[in-house]
Amino acid sequence: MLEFANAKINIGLHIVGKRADGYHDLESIFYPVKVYDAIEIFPSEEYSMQVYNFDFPVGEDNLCSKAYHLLAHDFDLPLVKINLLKGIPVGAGLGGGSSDASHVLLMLNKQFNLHLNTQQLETYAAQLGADCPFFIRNKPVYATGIGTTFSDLDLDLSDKRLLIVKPPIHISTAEAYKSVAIRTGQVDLRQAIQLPIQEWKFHVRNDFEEGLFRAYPEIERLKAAFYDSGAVYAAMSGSGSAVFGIFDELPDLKELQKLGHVFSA
Ligand SMILES: C[C@](O)(CO)[C@H](O)COP(=O)(O)OP(=O)(O)OC[C@H]1O[C@@H](n2ccc(N)nc2=O)[C@H](O)[C@@H]1O
Ligand SMILES: Nc1ncnc2c1ncn2[C@@H]1O[C@H](COP(=O)(O)OP(=O)(O)OP(=O)(O)O)[C@@H](O)[C@H]1O
Repeated sequence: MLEFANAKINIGLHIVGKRADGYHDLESIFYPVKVYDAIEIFPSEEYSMQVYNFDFPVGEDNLCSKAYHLLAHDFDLPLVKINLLKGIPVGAGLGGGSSDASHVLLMLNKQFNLHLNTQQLETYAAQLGADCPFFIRNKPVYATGIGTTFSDLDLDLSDKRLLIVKPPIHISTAEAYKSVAIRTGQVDLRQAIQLPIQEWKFHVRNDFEEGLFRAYPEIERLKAAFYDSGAVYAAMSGSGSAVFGIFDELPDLKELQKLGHVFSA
């Protein structure tokens, strides 16, 4: 079985509290985007996994392996070979690894007739990472809690052009959370996105930007370059380092291309 695992962007991200377990409560809008990894799973004589197009360990730490072993613990799964072709940049705030994990759960459920429903799959996904459950639903949602409680959202950007630029900076999510400031009393994102998109820049913010822009001024310059290129809204996604921009029309890519790898999403 071959499937494509898509990325996500966060449209607004408010960090509203810190919990006793060290995780943070947040408020965000998760939006699926058309940047993909490819995952192939097939029965094999031994379990193995191979990653193409990216250089990181493929051992038990890979989220695809973790997803397989999580289900293999509870179900009588055959041994499989997993091939992963990375297209989603890593350390970008685009949730690539999380999407891979959840797509492995979805694929194993389908391929081996496990009959798990969405709720059950989301519960398994939550054991693999805070971003994982979103990719089970994989449609625009308003997320709260640690990013795993969802309500559906009517947001459709399909008549816009969406560009994402990944600068040559890798940001660890855990590190980003260590220095993020908690802010309460912020605008409700569900209301903010009802405004015309041109006004989002005054109301829809990502709380990771302040600290990370200080540490990496290149990311702030990248966001400014999106506005210079005509974006109606631009922001860093998640804990960075990728920045996305929403355009009415496809802009001249020259300046953006100087600052990182450009993805049309
Ligand atoms: C920044 C976002 O991408 C926004 O969607 C996510 O909150 C990150 O989710 P993720 O990468 O799946 O995070 P996990 O793999 O579960 O956790 C990585 C680390 O990030 C921190 N973390 C993550 C999620 C959260 N709500 N609060 C946190 O403090 C924790 O220190 C954790 O050790
Ligand atoms: N299948 C995978 N794809 C990418 N990274 C993986 C995978 N499995 C494990 N990892 C580890 O997870 C780390 C973060 O990867 P990921 O691409 O999900 O981060 P991110 O872009 O910061 O996303 P997020 O929005 O979840 O913070 C990588 O540095 C890598 O060590």
